[in-house]
Amino acid sequence: MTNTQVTLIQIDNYGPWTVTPAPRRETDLQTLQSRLFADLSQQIGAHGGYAFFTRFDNIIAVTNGMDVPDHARIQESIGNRYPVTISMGIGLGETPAEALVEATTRLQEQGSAQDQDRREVLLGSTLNPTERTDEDIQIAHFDVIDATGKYTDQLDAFSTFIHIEQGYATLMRHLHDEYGGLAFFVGGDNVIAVCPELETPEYEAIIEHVESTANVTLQVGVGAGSTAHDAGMAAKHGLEVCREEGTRVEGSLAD
Ligand SMILES: Nc1nc2c(ncn2[C@@H]2O[C@H](COP(=O)(O)OP(=O)(O)OP(=O)(O)O)[C@@H](O)[C@H]2O)c(=O)[nH]1
Repeated sequence: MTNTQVTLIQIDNYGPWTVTPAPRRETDLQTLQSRLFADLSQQIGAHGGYAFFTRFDNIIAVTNGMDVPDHARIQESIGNRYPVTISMGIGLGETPAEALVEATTRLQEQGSAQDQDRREVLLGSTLNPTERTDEDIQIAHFDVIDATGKYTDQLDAFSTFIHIEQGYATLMRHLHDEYGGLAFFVGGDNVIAVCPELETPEYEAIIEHVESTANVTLQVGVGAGSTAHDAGMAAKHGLEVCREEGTRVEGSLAD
């Protein structure tokens, strides 16, 4: 059984801030958002967690191994260095989707994302260190087979982008709705998914669904661990085996 700890990070009252006292330059907003994501990725990564940029004003992180004071230090540091503050809701669940629902509810109960008075909320409970196991997180690292040869070197860049995004859109919805997994585009042709405990036939069915729906062919490396980093590294090694052996699903799986 997986036991994923998910943190939802939300920029406080960001919508109004982007237009106060007048609309701010778009490139400044893009710079702020990408720097904030880089900062959170580095700080959460230093604890073995993974952060995903998602919508930039809402960032989703897998934070197994981090306690509430670890979160508080990051929140304080962002508040000291940026013109915006962040709120954090932490959730636990048997599936990553369930954990995210709990994390989201923690913030929503304190008020709207655009509530002037809801600032630097930090709520939720973290995993008991004595109950952590090497199976707490399962990460699936998906990659489009030969994206360079089929798309990048053949089509114009926007047509390639549409193919990759269509594959991602199909995968993210299917994994979430059918299995309670959370899939995130991480660049190039790569998608990293935080999954419940799935096995080879399920990954084969997922790949088949994306191929028949979006005409994009995927391979996947799967790894388990007590932190996102450990599970994610094992998944990357699984993907290397796919590339070497020409297989579609590899990694720490039951069969
Ligand atoms: N975030 C992230 N991006 C990656 C990773 N590996 C590759 N990429 C991205 O994916 C792009 C394509 O690289 P590959 O996936 O190795 O190329 P490919 O042509 O699909 O070849 P195969 O994966 O071997 O089928 C690169 O330009 C990177 O942008 C990874 O581990 N993480």
